[in-house]
Amino acid sequence: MRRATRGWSSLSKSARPPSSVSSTSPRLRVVEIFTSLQGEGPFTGTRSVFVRLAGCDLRCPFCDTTYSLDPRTGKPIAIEEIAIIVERARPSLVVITGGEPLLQRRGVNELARLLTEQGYRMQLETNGTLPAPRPGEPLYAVHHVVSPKDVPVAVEGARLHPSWVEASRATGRVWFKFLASTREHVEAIAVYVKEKGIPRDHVYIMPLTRDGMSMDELLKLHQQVAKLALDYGFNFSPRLHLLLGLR
Ligand SMILES: C[S@@+](CC[C@H](N)C(=O)[O-])C[C@H]1O[C@@H](n2cnc3c(N)ncnc32)[C@H](O)[C@@H]1O
Ligand SMILES: Nc1nc2[nH]cc(C(=O)O)c2c(=O)[nH]1
Ligand code: SF4
Ligand SMILES: [Mg+2]
Repeated sequence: MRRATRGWSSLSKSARPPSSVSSTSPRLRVVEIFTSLQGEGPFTGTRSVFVRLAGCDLRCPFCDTTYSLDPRTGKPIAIEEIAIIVERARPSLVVITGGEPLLQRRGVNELARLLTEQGYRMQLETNGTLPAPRPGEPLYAVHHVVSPKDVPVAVEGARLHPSWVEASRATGRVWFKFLASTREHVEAIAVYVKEKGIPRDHVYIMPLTRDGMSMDELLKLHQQVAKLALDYGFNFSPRLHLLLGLR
């Protein structure tokens, strides 16, 4: 069985960058690359390679990946090298996340072009503050899961860019994943979804988890939030990787 990809360090030990990687190849600042099941959103359960990029425009107090927020962290890697790591794992989906991946939009577009040409299905995780991809950008063709941070409790500086709602209607490839732990949260999300005209069938409610929760606490929170999602007529997303002890 293929071993899970654990970062890019294996690349320098077991393979050289391809001769096609020149000093002018676009690079992305990468924090980690790993293989797991997509634990969240519409592709939950899909065997995926995750490419986590450095830097974020927000500082959510609950963020579970604070090690990715500083743009200086991580390592600049040529997109062709990322494609080799992906090729070794042969996933069903490549997930680009962060930090906020759209801060490196040009490089992410180049990676999307390369991986789409190679036949990979891609999905981007974003907080939605930056504009949605426009027709003609390679990123326009990929799937996007937007997790707004101006609701249910507004994070400083967070505002959903309205182009995401338009893109969701235009392409059907944009979903919205809201974090909630209480009925008040889901109530606020319902008002927001209506106000913004977000297509309801593209909305997922996902448990807002805390570091160090026990399995019992996680399961109870999943049960509560799933029930609230049903009550309010929304889809539910688990955080499957947390329930399964995956990364
Ligand atoms: C680390 S973020 C990176 C992508 C982007 N910055 C964003 O916020 O969507 C990846 C996903 O984790 C979610 N997330 C972060 N901290 C969380 C927490 N404590 N509980 C539940 N989801 C969380 C985010 O909402 C987002 O959907
Ligand atoms: N298994 C797993 N699924 C995920 N879906 C979105 C993630 C993210 O951090 O963006 C994530 C993650 O970190 N792990
Ligand atoms: S936007 Fe995403 S990566 Fe940035 S702080 Fe918030 S949850 Fe973390
Ligand atoms: Mg995560």
